[in-house]
Amino acid sequence: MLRPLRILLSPPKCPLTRCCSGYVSRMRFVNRLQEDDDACAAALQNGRIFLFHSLSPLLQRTNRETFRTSALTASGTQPRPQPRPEHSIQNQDHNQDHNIQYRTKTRTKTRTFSTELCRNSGQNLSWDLLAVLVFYVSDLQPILKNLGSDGSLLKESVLIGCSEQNQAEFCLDVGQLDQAAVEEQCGGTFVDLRKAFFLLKGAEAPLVAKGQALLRWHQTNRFCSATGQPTQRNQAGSHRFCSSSSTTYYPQMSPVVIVLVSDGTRCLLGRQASFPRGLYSALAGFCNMGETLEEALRREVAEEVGLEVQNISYSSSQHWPFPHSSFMVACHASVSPTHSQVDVDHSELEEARWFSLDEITCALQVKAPPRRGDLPVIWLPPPHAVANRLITEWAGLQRHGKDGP
Ligand SMILES: NC(=O)C1=CN([C@@H]2O[C@H](COP(=O)(O)OP(=O)(O)OC[C@H]3O[C@@H](n4cnc5c(N)ncnc54)[C@H](O)[C@@H]3O)[C@@H](O)[C@H]2O)C=CC1
Repeated sequence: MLRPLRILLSPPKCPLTRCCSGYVSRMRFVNRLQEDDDACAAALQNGRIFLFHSLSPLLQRTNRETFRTSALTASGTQPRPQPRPEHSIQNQDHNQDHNIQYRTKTRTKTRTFSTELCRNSGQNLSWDLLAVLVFYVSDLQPILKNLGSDGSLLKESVLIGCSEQNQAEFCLDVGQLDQAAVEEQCGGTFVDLRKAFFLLKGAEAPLVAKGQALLRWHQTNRFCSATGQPTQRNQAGSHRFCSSSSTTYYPQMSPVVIVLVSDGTRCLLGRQASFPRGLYSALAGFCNMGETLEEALRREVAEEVGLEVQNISYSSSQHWPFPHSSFMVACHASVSPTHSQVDVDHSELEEARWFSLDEITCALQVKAPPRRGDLPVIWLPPPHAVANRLITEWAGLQRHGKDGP
């Protein structure tokens, strides 16, 4: 049965509006787009798109004096909007969203740029801004056309969610187009996610990581592992199907357990030889087939540092895009102070040792990796990483006189 177009284009008003939150209707909307290809294709026409090129997201980097709108023009031939004084971002504006007006050929639009400030490498303490560029499909279509792409490319977008403004959000990899030409037309730069991830605003980083993970999964799962035949994706990109074997494939994450071990007054951190100088993190490892999280956690700590942990408690979790999609489950655990002698397996870790609260407090204050020539300093994974959360939680509990779990 045909549904009215109005319902297809935006999250339906819940019939029980009084008890159904915006969050609930957005989640149901996304769920329906994953189930219904026609609804998803219609939502795409009205949606927002994050662009990638060969899995690198399109970002805009600028400094506080010259923050400028991107070159979004209906024809792609108009000059870019010039920086205007009201677009300048002062120091105190950092970490906020900026509503910026710009003109297309036919109308004035407002686009929200969210920005995160990061320390520049120079000595003058100026700042860089980094923001994800988001396009409305209606703006992107003419740009893609100018770049010689037919309309079929847009259909390769994958659904990643729904904005709080009730617009379906998609990611699209334009790796088949010339990178420099896309950057020029769109007014941004494709930045390797490893470089970009920690410089994006809190809410943007996981969204971009999710988009990249989904795009990567599609690029590496084009064929059925049973029959070798090509698989077909649904419109949302939430699964692929092999009609020869009737197998449905869903995107996968690898479960990883990460644990901060405490002996009551100190916490245990380790570093791999491949880590940058001075970086220490909580112990982590992939779960083996058939293991519970608790079993994986106990095994990893035993293997890596030769300790037996107890009192395991859950903290939080996160999707982690590096090197591929991991599902990180973060826990605290303890050992008795009388059984805290570390015996490092050097095939896994370069070093592991206990850190006092004072050392952790100092390390948490290091906000950027030391630069070449700086004095050696101990630093920790940045706030986007769940390891940082574990360490911060532990430090907070220590300061309030309570140990971890
Ligand atoms: N978000 C965070 O705060 C942190 C995340 N991590 C992540 O945790 C993960 C595990 O950390 P490490 O053990 O230190 O990593 P690792 O990269 O040293 O992996 C250890 C070994 O696990 C095996 N392995 C790789 N992929 C696997 C998979 N999908 N399933 C099973 N085994 C696999 C390989 O033999 C690899 O040598 C890594 O992806 C790392 O990036 C690690 C520390 C902090």
